[in-house]
Amino acid sequence: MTSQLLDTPATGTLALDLRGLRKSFGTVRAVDGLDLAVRPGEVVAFLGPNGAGKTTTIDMLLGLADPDEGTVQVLGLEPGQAIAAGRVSAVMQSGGLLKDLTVLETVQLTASFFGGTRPAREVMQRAGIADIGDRKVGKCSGGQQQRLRFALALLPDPDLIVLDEPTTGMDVEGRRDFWNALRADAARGRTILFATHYLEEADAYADRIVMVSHGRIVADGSAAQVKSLTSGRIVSASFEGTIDAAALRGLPGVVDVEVRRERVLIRTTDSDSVARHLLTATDATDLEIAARGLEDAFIALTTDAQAAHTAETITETQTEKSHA
Ligand SMILES: Nc1ncnc2c1ncn2[C@@H]1O[C@H](COP(=O)(O)OP(=O)(O)OP(=O)(O)O)[C@@H](O)[C@H]1O
Repeated sequence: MTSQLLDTPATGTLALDLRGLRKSFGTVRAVDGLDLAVRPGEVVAFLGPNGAGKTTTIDMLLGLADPDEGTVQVLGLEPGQAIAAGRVSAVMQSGGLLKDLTVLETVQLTASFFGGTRPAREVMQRAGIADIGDRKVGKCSGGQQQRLRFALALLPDPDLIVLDEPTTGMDVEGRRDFWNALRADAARGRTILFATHYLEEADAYADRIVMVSHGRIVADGSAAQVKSLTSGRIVSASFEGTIDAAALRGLPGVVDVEVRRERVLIRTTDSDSVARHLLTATDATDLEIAARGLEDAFIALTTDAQAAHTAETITETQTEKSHA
C-alpha cells in the first residue's frame, strides 16, 4: 500500500528532512524507504505497532545509527552537528538516571557537563517537577522520572526534541501530566517528534500523525485529517459483473473506493447515499455498512502494509529462487 500523504510540507529549512531512508538488520528490513519532512514548530506523533521501525528511524535521525541508504538532515545539519550544537535533544524510554541523587542535583549535575544551559529551576518548572527538587530520583514515580528526563532534554534549549515512546509503562495520571508539560512547552514553538504505539496519545497531543508499519509510512496528516481519513463508514457490496469504481468515487461523501475481487469497499462520510445508490442503480448484493474508528483504521492500515510487505518478500524470494 502506498503512503497516504494528506499534506505536502512547505519548503525552507525543515526541522527534519528524511529521504529514502533504509536500514536492515540481516534479513529484517527495519526501515524500508521512508521519507519524512517536519516543519519547525510541528508536534508530530510517529505512530506504529511494535517492530514498525520507529526506534531505528529515531536512532538514524539522532546519528546513533547510519542508514544503509538515504539521507538525514536535522535543522539543515547532519545529525551529529545538530546534537553537538545543542539544537536537538532526545528523551529515551529508560536509563541514564542516578537514583541516589535528588531531582535538582540531577539537573544541576547534567547542566554542569555543558556550558550555557537554561537555569535548572526554569527547566524543572517547564517539565512540571519544580515541586519535587529535593526528592531522590529513586523515590520518583515512572512519570516523574520521565519528566526529569524531559527537563534534562530542555537544558540546551533545543529547537527539536525527539522522544522514543516516552510514556511506556506509566499510569494514566503520569502520562497525562507528562503530556501536559510537553504540550505546554511545545506551545512556545519547539518542534517535537514522539514515537508511540498509543493511538490516543497521538490523537490527543500531536498536530500531525505519521503512521508507520514495516518501516514504511502508511498514512500522514494532521490528527484531524487522519481522523477524517479513518472516520465515517465502510460500505461494502458484491458485484457479479464489472464494478464502475469511477462512478462510485463520484458519489457524495465518498473518500475512497477499493475493489477486492468481486467485492467493493467504499469509505464514505455519507453511507446512506452510497447504500441507496448501490441498491437502486446497480446490481450490488450482500451490502454491509460498518463503522470505522481510529483503532480500526490503524489496524487496517498497518495490516495492509503487512500484506503488501509479505507479498513483496514472497515475490522477491521467488525471483531470487528463479535466478538461482
Ligand atoms: N539491533 C538490531 N538487530 C536486529 N534486529 C533489529 C535491531 N534493531 C531493530 N531490529 C528489528 O528491526 C525491526 C524494527 O525495530 P524497531 O525497534 O525500530 O521498531 P519499533 O517501531 O521502535 O518497535 P517498538 O515499538 O517495539 O520499540 C524489528 O523487527 C526489530 O526486531
